[in-house]
Amino acid sequence: MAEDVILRTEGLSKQFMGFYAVRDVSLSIRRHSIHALIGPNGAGKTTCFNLLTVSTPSTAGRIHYNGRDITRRDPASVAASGMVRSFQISAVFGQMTVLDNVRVALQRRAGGSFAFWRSVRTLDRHTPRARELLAAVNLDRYANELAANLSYGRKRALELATTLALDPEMILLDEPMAGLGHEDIGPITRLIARVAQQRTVLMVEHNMKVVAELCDRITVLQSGEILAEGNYDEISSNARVREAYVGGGAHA
Ligand SMILES: Nc1ncnc2c1ncn2[C@@H]1O[C@H](COP(=O)(O)OP(=O)(O)OP(=O)(O)O)[C@@H](O)[C@H]1O
Repeated sequence: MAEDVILRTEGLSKQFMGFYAVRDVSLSIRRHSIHALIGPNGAGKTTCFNLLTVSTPSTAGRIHYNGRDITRRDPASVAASGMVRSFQISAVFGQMTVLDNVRVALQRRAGGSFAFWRSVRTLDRHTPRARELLAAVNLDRYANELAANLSYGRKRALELATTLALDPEMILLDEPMAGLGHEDIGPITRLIARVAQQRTVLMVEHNMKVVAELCDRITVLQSGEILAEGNYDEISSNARVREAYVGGGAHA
């Protein structure tokens, strides 16, 4: 039986002034998997990630999401079709409560703009779902707190809740552990595992312990190209990968 692939690229490339940041990358992301993009510094992970969310236009290659060619679509329409990038699009508004941050995200999904100056009743209809989403990320106790007062780890959980408000089928996470204190890594890892149920997650992540714990499949990039692909055991025992990390300097 053919694999159920949600996101597929063919020969994806990005050149900057003749230099290939990403070169001929053909990826297949299986539906309902957690897939990591890793590689040493400058390997092309961020560029590749930006190509996949179509926030950076590719110079060659195609991207197919759910069988549709999205290569030349705009980022907003890709997000509306269910592929949502977290931790950047979903900014947290510090001077609003935790609950209101999620209610506004739900309002946005319902087709409204950031119309929080409108009738409070418009937002009120989102309260039950907002509370469910806060419970899903263990923030229910902080619903009435100003978002600015949350710890860094809890802000990240709130960002996840505002992403989930868009009801994504696929979530792209750009270094979800970056900047987190040691004590927040475990809780955010478990949170990602939980929100990944019934969804597909693609993440760029430097923390190899987190990758080992969460990810079903790993693609290793080096100098913009795919060096290896497989599960954690296959990747961690691959001699070329080990050499790339020693030569390129890993963060792990
Ligand atoms: N806008 C740009 N203009 C020119 N070169 C770029 C641009 N963006 C990225 N590059 C180059 O492309 C290569 C890949 O960069 P990229 O940021 O994608 O790597 P990365 O794997 O995400 O690195 P890191 O782990 O350090 O974040 C690097 O050599 C980088 O200098």
